[in-house]
Amino acid sequence: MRPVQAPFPLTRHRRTRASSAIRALVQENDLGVGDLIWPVFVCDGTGVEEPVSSMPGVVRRSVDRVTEAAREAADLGIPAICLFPYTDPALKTASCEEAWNPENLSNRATRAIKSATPGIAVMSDVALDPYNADGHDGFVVGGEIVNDETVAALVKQALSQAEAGVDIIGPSDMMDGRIGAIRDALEDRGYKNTMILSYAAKYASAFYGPFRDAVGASGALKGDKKSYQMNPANSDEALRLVERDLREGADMVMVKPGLPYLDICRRVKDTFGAPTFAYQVSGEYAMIQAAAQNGWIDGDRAMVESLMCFKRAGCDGILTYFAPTVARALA
Ligand SMILES: NCC(=O)CCC(=O)O
Repeated sequence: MRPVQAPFPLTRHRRTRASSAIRALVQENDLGVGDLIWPVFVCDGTGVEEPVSSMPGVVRRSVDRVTEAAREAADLGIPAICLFPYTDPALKTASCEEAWNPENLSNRATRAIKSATPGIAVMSDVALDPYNADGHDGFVVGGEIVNDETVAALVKQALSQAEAGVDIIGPSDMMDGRIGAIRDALEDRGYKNTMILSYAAKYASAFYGPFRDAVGASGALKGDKKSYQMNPANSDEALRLVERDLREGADMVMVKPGLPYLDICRRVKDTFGAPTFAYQVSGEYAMIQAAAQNGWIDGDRAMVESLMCFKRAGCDGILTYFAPTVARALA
């Protein structure tokens, strides 16, 4: 694109910014409730809504409360909800078998939501960290996060989620070869319409801190995730990973975190044209909320602006903890 313009004063850019009517006419991007995926935290118990202190406004919910929240989200027009379990530490082991237990929290919540509100899409998380005594997304053997053995476990986890009725499988683990392995297994078992939204470009980021509190993983993690999550300095590598995951059968791809990585979103969208999502992660959410609580920024405006920026960067949708709040603001 090569914009052409007459010299000043023949062109006055402020003409098209002079009133809200004209600003609306020339607006290039839109944020709608249909762009939102709402990540929620699921915990044990009944009637539980437990605040996450590092994420003001976010709670962990027991399955009954998540089911109610999903119904409310669907009523607001939010198309999808993404489940993250807060696993009882007693169930975290080195072999991570709770990850593919048909009765684990995530699978129970999926079944409850799909039976109460079949219209909302349920997305799941595929990774071993909620179930791993070491807090890593893969098995740890002799200090190494082993790839191929982990992929075999992720396949079992994904199949248990598909069996529970998940619409969108979300592998967030960053092992190599997991998308192809999960896709083959889904096809073999007849889950032909189960989608995969691959966390294709997931960076080893400091912005995940509050999430680890929310799922009780902060204390568990030994070491860091730099041998499988991406180096924040890299951009071309993201394109290679997205291409690989699309070739292995991903329906949609994700960039994570969001706002600090909008350049990656734009490159991914422009290069592949695939459905592209960004995850506005817990640290991004917490920064906006903390500044708003201190009166340093207007939280509602910053929320909408930050989400609009994802659309401007080419994203088709955003995973955001703000989903219900922004849905109400847009209504
Ligand atoms: N696999 C999911 C995450 O790591 C979420 C991170 C965040 O919200 O900070």
